[in-house]
Amino acid sequence: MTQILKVHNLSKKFGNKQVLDHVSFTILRGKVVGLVGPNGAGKSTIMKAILGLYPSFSGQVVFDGRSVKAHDQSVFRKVGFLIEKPAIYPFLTGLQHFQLYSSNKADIQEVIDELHMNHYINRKATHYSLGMKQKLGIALAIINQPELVILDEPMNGLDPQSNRDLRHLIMKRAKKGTTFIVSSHILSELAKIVDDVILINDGKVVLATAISELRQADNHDYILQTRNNIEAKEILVNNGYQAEIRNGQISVTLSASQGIVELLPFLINHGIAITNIYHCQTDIESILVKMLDESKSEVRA
Ligand SMILES: Nc1ncnc2c1ncn2[C@@H]1O[C@H](COP(=O)(O)OP(=O)(O)OP(=O)(O)O)[C@@H](O)[C@H]1O
Repeated sequence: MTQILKVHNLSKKFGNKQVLDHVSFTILRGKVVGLVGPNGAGKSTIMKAILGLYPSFSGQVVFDGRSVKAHDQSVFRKVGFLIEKPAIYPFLTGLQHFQLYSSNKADIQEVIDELHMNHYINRKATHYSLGMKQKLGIALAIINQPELVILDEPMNGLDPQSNRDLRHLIMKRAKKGTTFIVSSHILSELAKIVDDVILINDGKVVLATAISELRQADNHDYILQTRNNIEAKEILVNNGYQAEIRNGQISVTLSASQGIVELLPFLINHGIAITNIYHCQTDIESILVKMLDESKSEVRA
């Protein structure tokens, strides 16, 4: 898989405030990448720098092999985006927006169908609800077959069905090779679609990894139920296991050198009667929330 975007040592100040501090990451073609982080972390600033929207920044942004210069919006030809509010003219209908922005008429109807916009597409945008406007903004970012689509908080104002439509649309296009950078605070929705995640806090990259790596890293927790939990926990702790009693059960976190294959005979050899054991797989949303919390407390410390 080839690289479509490289951000290297990107730094940005507003006045004296350092908003981005040597941000570096790379994105591969066809990936859906989640940009997550607390309010004010710098996500939108990164997105705008990629689009060449600032008069100045330091560091390097390379899109599709070409360096993006400050105030150089030539990337717009290959990048679709929705940042902050959708750019909508209230007295044009949805369809007129497509006619205005689209260079390829063929894919207009497809995106209208995919986002279920047919019943209001001929109404003037001034009469649209928040979610309708948001969907029009997403649709406008998707048309013209961009190579990269940048969506800042696209789930804002969307109902559950529209969220599902958006997920399908992103996954379908990513399969065909379109790359997506999506920021959202709705981690449960984001977790359903992203391949990679970049965690930003206080203008720095805290973590950039594949979701599959996160799942693996979080793969070592087991819940144990025994005839005598207190005694079992003591034996585990005294023999180098990380174990604690939670909600009347023993929670065991294995280290990289400890395997479940060794844990089970160990318990049996110590006469511990196991009544139940299961692998505790945390969902990605919880992992991301935990990481965000950890990164926030690191900054506070
Ligand atoms: N034009 C600007 N002038 C001055 N400060 C700005 C400007 N744009 C952003 N900032 C500041 O830069 C920091 C990062 O803002 P940014 O919008 O990138 O955060 P974010 O991670 O997208 O936050 P949110 O999740 O709330 O959208 C914030 O402290 C914000 O106040």
